[in-house]
Amino acid sequence: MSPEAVYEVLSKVTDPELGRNIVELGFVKDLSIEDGRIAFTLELTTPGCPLKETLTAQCREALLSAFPEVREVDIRVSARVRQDARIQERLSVPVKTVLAVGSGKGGVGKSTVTALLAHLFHRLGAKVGVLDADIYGPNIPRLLPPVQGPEAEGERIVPARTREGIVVMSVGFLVEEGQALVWRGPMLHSMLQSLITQVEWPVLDYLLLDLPPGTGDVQLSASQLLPLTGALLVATPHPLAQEDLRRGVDAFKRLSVPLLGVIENMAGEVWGEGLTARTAESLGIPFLGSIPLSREIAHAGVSGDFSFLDKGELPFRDVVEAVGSRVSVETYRLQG
Ligand SMILES: Nc1ncnc2c1ncn2[C@@H]1O[C@H](COP(=O)(O)OP(=O)(O)OP(=O)(O)O)[C@@H](O)[C@H]1O
Repeated sequence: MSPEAVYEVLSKVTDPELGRNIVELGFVKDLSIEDGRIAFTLELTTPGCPLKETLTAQCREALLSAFPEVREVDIRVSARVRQDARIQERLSVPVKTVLAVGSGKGGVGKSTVTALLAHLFHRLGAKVGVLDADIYGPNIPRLLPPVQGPEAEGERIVPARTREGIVVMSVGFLVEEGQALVWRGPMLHSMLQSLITQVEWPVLDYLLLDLPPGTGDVQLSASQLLPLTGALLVATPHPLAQEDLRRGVDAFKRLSVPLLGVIENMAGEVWGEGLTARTAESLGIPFLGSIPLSREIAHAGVSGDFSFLDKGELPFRDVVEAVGSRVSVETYRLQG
């Protein structure tokens, strides 16, 4: 039972989303073999990977049936978000991935979903930052109230932090309320550039970029200034909102930003289930799950208090896991 033989057996286990085997993907780390015991770390690409149970079960089964002398298989699971290589090449910021959050129209809860995703990823153990570029309604300072910063240090800006340690930077910190509304092309571009390059971003797994609704100068500038790992679209289940979703999809396609998928927000009984999912399917983009219209979320939108997430099982786990998986697929696709 050599390490080579163990790797050979483990290479029969495939990650169904990435379509490659776990040895080739570099998931198997710190392999040790002694006295009928095989131990290794399975290093997945996103915290709270939905495939965790399936993959560990398959590894265990494959090893036990290949080596009758094995008494114990000990698998530790860890996660390391993979680097979008273009970010390292083009910007000198230690951010691994940048996820744009957009919507076809305003008021669908895009900022709320951005803040919610930040909290969910944080609770799964990822390092998360939020960059609020929504000039028409920079809501992030209210949704993610800072307890520290931002601070100017000469030319540099140290971003703000929430009580939990989510890193936040917002156009709302830099300008008076309403002032940015009149900005156009070049001014927006340089404002966004400062928010990206002048800010001392720490090491982050996911930087969520809250864009203004619709399509316009900010979307264009963001796609030019930043290598966007992918875009998430937020949509409501209202029948009339399906056309907005189509427009949103179209806009990101025109900017050549990969679409990670659609998140339905404010779901409830009124419009029934499945409309947003069907629209997503007809547009050929993944549906990443639903967030209901809820009192707790509405309250968090006013108070910035997301402690309801800490009562019992983590809610919306399916949504954050789906987003994490799509980001992994995208970073591997970019690597070729
Ligand atoms: N799932 C939800 N349940 C209850 N209330 C929600 C939910 N999602 C958003 N809201 C509320 O809806 C309003 C709009 O949300 P939000 O500001 O996040 O939307 P937006 O799409 O970012 O808007 P804008 O167009 O201003 O950028 C807020 O008052 C927010 O608290």
